[in-house]
Parts: sequence; structure tokens; C-alpha cells
Amino acid sequence: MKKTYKISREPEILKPDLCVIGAGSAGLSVASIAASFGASVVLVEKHRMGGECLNVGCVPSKALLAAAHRAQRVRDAARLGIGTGEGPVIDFGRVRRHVRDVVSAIAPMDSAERYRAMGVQVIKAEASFTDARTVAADGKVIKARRFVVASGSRPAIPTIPGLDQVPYLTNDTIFDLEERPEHLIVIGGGAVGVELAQAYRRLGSEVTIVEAGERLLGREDPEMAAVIARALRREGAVLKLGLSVERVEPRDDGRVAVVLAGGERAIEGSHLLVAAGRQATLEGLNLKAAGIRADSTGILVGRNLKTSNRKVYAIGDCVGGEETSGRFTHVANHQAGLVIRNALFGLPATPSEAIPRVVYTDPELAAVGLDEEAARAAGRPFRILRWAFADNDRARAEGTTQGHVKAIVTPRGRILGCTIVGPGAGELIMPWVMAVSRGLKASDLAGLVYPYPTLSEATRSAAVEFLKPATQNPWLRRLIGLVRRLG
Ligand SMILES: Cc1cc2nc3c(=O)[nH]c(=O)nc-3n(C[C@H](O)[C@H](O)[C@H](O)COP(=O)(O)OP(=O)(O)OC[C@H]3O[C@@H](n4cnc5c(N)ncnc54)[C@H](O)[C@@H]3O)c2cc1C
Ligand SMILES: NC(=O)c1ccc[n+]([C@@H]2O[C@H](COP(=O)([O-])OP(=O)(O)OC[C@H]3O[C@@H](n4cnc5c(N)ncnc54)[C@H](O)[C@@H]3O)[C@@H](O)[C@H]2O)c1
Repeated sequence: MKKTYKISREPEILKPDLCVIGAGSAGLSVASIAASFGASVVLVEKHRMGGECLNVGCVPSKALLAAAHRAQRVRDAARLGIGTGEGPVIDFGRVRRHVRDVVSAIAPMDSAERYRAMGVQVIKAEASFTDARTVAADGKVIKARRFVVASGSRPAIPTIPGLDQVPYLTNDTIFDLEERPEHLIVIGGGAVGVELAQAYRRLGSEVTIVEAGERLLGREDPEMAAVIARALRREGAVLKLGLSVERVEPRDDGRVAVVLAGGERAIEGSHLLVAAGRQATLEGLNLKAAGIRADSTGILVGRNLKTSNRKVYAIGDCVGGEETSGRFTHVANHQAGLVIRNALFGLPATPSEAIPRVVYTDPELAAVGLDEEAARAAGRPFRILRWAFADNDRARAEGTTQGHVKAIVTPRGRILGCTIVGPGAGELIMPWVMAVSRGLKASDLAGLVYPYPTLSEATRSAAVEFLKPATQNPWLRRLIGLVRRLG
């Protein structure tokens, strides 16, 4: 009889400088920067290269909003004397194609091929810790000098009775819709809910937002968030605020009914979007085996973004606890740079205090540093400087006068924070980011020359507000008199 031999193959052992888990915004940034410095990098991704931002987050949502904002401009054109007949004709199939085309055009930047060409070893598999110094993926054993967990987040699904009995959308699926929803009900009035609600409303859907909190965009300055709420209402979105969802029911005709607490009439819609926050993706990682601490908010990090295992960092959306500066792509990128500083060069990795955030509605809302509430909570004296876009010549010319700049400064003028709601707020926030980050004063921004007529002048006007009391200063008035006498 022929003898059979069992061939037991030893697993391949890789010993790179860095092993990065997750190829979303955070993981890709770390991998590319490390590779550019000549470090050896293994990047492990179990699903799609580019993660959430490229595939189901920032990119498709901003492409959809771009189409929606274009439709609104057509509606608004009559105010400037431009006839557009019956208003915009929305071809939802083409809108969807535009969204897909934008994602496809950016995808090569995040592709495995591009990263392999940089010298990164890309493994398409789930990564799992086997002990404090080892990760297993695709039958390979990775014993890296340092690990970076960048495993991201996914939509948090609230426990609402009946939700599991109806089809519902999240940001993972809404960009695949083939047809425009007739009536989209959105659970959650945070950034995801508000941006997508305005996008669909402007593309012609009926939209209802149900938000458990008393207002939309609960983490933003209430005065500024109210401008967005007014804009949404004016465009016909229905806002149900301060109401919790009691249950969700399917209707015989395929529609969905959302029953609200407090005896409110049930809302019936064709589609339901759950946009009720995020949950860190931790399953499959086997964090316990590596001694990495996490709680319900995500992986806990300390100084230098290190986890409780000092060889392992965590960055991006998977990070929880108090340390997180928000779940944003630019935060993920910033943290990637910090990890490189620490892991490759042994330098301290101190997160910036000046992290901006933008909600891409129209008008946009952008913020950096302290807002009024945070300044009050800090218990130190401060001043508020405001400037309305209604008093900005360019905004008047464009017919986009909603909103204002609201800056928080110390009594000596040091800029502590700024929130802008208005046209292009996401672009206008940058001098304020620079000011907060570099400890600049209102006089620094007031002293710059701004081209006329630009929206940027609203920054100077707000900053000049700080200097206005000086015009009443008796010493300065006496000085003017003295100079006058000197001829
Ligand atoms: C609708 C929407 C719009 C948004 N718009 C903006 C915006 O305009 N601006 C902005 O700054 N932010 C925006 N965000 C937030 C932004 O998308 C996230 O902050 C960012 O994508 C987080 O990047 P990340 O790399 O931490 O995580 P992710 O992009 O989620 O990447 C994590 C990757 O890790 C992989 N992974 C997980 N576990 C494992 C494992 N065990 N093994 C291997 N791979 C694993 C996942 O498959 C995933 O690809 C938006 C979010 C949403 C939902
Ligand atoms: N422009 C951007 O930069 C951008 C855009 C979208 C998302 N994001 C990121 O994604 C993160 C997640 O966004 P999000 O909007 O999903 O979360 P979020 O936490 O900002 O808002 C979720 C909202 O849902 C509400 N909610 C929760 N459960 C509810 C329930 N059962 N009924 C009614 N309301 C309920 C909450 O009160 C909250 O207001 C954001 O924090 C942000 O970091 C950024």
C-alpha cells in the first residue's frame, strides 16, 4: 500500500517595522507616510480599501450633496432674475452615477496596487491578535516592531422595537439606492442625518428627521445649529425634535411607520435611514489576547495614542474614551502623522487643540476651538465677536446672506474659538484654525488685507469688532487732537 505523508507547512512569519490593521483614512495615512520614510509596512484590510470615507462616507455624501445643492441653485435662480421654467429636472439615475463616478475616480489613490507600488505589503484578510506581540492574517504570522489598529467604526443601531422587522438603510447602503425615496424618514439629527436629509430633500424627496435631543446637531453651538434647522424647515423638511421613537412597524404596502412617544401621530415613509451615531469596529481583532483595553466607546488610548499595550497604537474612528477629538477623516490623518512621529522617530505625539469640523449643509457650519457654552464652562472672562453675512457685500451680491461668524476671544483678544454658519463656512474657518492653533489675537486677523469683495471679509469684520471699543478711548482721541495740532 502506498504511504501518504501529511505536509505541515510552517506559517510565513513577517517582521515589519509596522503592521497596520485597517485600510481606511487612518490606516492608509500611516502606511503611506511610513513607507515614504523607508520603513517596512504590512497593511491588513478585510473589506474595502479606502474604508468608510471613500466608499460610504465623506466622498459619496459630498458628491450627493453637490448634486442636491446644484438643484437648489436652479430653484433659487429666479431670485436673481434667471428663469428656469418648472425648476430642476432631477434624473436620480444620473445623480447616482455621478456619486459612483466620483468614488471610482478617487479609488485608485487608495488601491492595494498603489500601496504595493509604494513598497507596502498589503494583505486582504481579517487581522487578529494572537498574543501581545503577534497578529495573524491570511495564514501569516506578523511580528511587527509596532502595531497600529485603525479598524474604524460602523453605524450604531439603537434598540427600537420593530426595527429588525423592517428594511432600513444606513450610510452603508443608502448610496446604493436605485430610486429616489418618495419619503425618507431619518432617525438621528447629527451630521450624517442632517447632511443626507438636506441632500434628499433638495433632490425632491419628502424628508422627516426624528431627533431624540431637543435640537439638531447637538454638539454644535445651539445658536448656530438653529440656522441650519431653519434652512431645512424653509426647504420643506419636517423636524420632529425632542421625541423618541417608541416603535417601528411595517405597513402592508411596503411602507414603514415610525411611532413616536407622547401620542404624536405615526409618521409613514417609503424609506427609513438610521443615522443614530457610530460604534467602533472591534470584533475579530481579539484585543484581549494582546492586553488592549477597550470599552463601549472604542479602544482606550493614553499618551502618544498608545493603547494599554505599549507596542500598539490606535487611531481613527476605532478610538473611544475621552481622548477622541471626533470621528473625522482629518482627525484620522492627523493622528496618523502623530503615530509616525512617535513610532519611527521616538518624538512625543501631542494632538492639536485646533481640530476643525464642518457640516456640509447649505449653509455650511464650521467650528474650531471653544464655543460659547465651552467658554462659559471654563469659567474665565471672554468676549463674543459677531459678523453677519447679511452685512458682507459679496454674500449680498450672491444672494447667500444666511448665517454669521461668531468668535470667542479673551478680554485681551486672544482667539479661543470660532463657529461660522454661512456660505463656504468650511473654507472660511481656516484662518481661525490657524489663530487657535498659533495663539493669535483678533488684531492679527484684523490687520491682514482681504480682497474685496470676498466672503473672507466677514473674518476681518468680526475681528475688527474687538478693536471697536478703542475708537471711544479718550487717550486715543486726545492723541488725534495732538497730531492735528502738529499739522
Ligand atoms: C455619511 C458619512 C459622511 C462623512 N463625512 C465626513 C466628512 O465630510 N469629513 C470628515 O472628516 N469625516 C466624515 N465622515 C467620517 C469619516 O468617514 C471617518 O471619520 C473616517 O472614515 C474614519 O476612518 P478610519 O480609517 O478610522 O476608519 P474606516 O474608514 O472605517 O476604516 C477602517 C477599516 O478597517 C477595516 N478593518 C476593521 N477590522 C479589521 C480587521 N480585524 N482586520 C482587517 N481590517 C479590518 C475595515 O474593513 C475598514 O476598511 C463621514 C462619515 C459618514 C458615515
Ligand atoms: N461633515 C462631516 O465631517 C461628517 C459628516 C457625517 C458624519 N461625520 C462623522 O460621523 C459621526 C457620526 O455621525 P452621526 O450623525 O451618525 O452621529 P452623531 O452622534 O453625531 O448624531 C446622532 C444623533 O442621533 C440621535 N439619536 C440617537 N438615537 C436616537 C433615536 N433612537 N431616536 C432619535 N434620535 C436618536 C442622537 O441624539 C444624535 O443627535 C459624526 O460624529 C462625525 O464625526 C462627519
